[in-house]
Amino acid sequence: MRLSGVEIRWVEMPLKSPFRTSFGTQTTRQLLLLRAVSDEAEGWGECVAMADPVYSSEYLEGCADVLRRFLVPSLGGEVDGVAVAGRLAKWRGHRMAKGALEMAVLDAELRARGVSFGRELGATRDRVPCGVSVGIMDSVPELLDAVGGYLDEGYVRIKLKIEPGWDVEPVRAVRERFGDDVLLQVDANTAYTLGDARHLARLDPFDLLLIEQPLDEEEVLAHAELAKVVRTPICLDESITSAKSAADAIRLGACQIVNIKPGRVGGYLEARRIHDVCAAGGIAVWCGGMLETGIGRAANVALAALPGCTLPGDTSASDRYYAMDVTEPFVLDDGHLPVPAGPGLGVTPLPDALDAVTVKTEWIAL
Ligand SMILES: CSCC[C@@H](NC(=O)CCC(=O)O)C(=O)O
Ligand SMILES: [Mg+2]
Repeated sequence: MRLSGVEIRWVEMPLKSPFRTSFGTQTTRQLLLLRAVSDEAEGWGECVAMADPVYSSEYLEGCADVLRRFLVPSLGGEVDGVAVAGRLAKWRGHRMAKGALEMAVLDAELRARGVSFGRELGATRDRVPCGVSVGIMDSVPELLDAVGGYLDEGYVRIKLKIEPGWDVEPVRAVRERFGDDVLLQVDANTAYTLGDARHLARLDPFDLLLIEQPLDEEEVLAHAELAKVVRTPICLDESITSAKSAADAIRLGACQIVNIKPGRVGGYLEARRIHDVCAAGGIAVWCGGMLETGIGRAANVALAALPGCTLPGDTSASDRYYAMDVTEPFVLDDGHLPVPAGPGLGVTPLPDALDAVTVKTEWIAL
């Protein structure tokens, strides 16, 4: 198919409540939505970069710039989803921007072909169990109220954000209040060092599913050292940027589990390759989240339905973060979300809802 151009849409979604991690507090999710217009169909992509380079080196305006000047102009002529990565390979890095563009082209192609994202990626289920990510709170009682609420809503797994000073005590409190059967894990977003190994081992008695990205994203060997001290399985997030980096991390013993985030790794096709590399290595994977709108959420739920995704992902319902989504909301049903079955993403933005959160649009003609 041939693209006539790509629309970049700056979107601002107010969060229902502040979301605090070890690298800061978010009250509004600023993100880019891409609309790829081709001679066969239109497709949507979501760029998960944050407004500031605090989760990774990418940031919203940087993504808009690299899309405008380098990535979109590289997609002239005949193109389809699988061709995008090769066409963009000459531009180094910028995985979130590339992933969003590939997603939009892939969505257009799949809509034209009448194939769902789930079928294209190899989904084996039509609904997926959902976990929820719980931010750092001002007090343990506030945390327990939040966790109780999510368990009442039916979430099958609780993930607690941790940082030095907020780790053992909140985990112990959740275990004491909700018991040993709740699936529980923690995410440090790189907040610790190898010198904290003995302290992190104090989490071992709480039977956590995993400790996510305790150390800096570049500390792959240090994670392997940490795994010799901490009994709880190590899961990597920020460190895993491609199938190659996943294979290396597994071989080095740096992780027993991998959080796959399509935006972080350059798109859903690379995400599937990571899934396949991990499955070959006996490594469990799950689909992470970047507070996506229903656009990215639809694709994430499709990815979460792959056979190697044996742990609940951060694929929460739309109302975890947003009072109103830009698509029909994803609603939790018995702790699960349905995998969209329609062509492409299977969802499209609701024009009025999308306009209400759009702050700017830019058309990039090809
Ligand atoms: C703004 S924090 C985004 C990164 C974080 N994501 C989550 O905690 C899940 C967010 C979600 O539910 O989409 C992670 O490191 O895993
Ligand atoms: Mg994480």
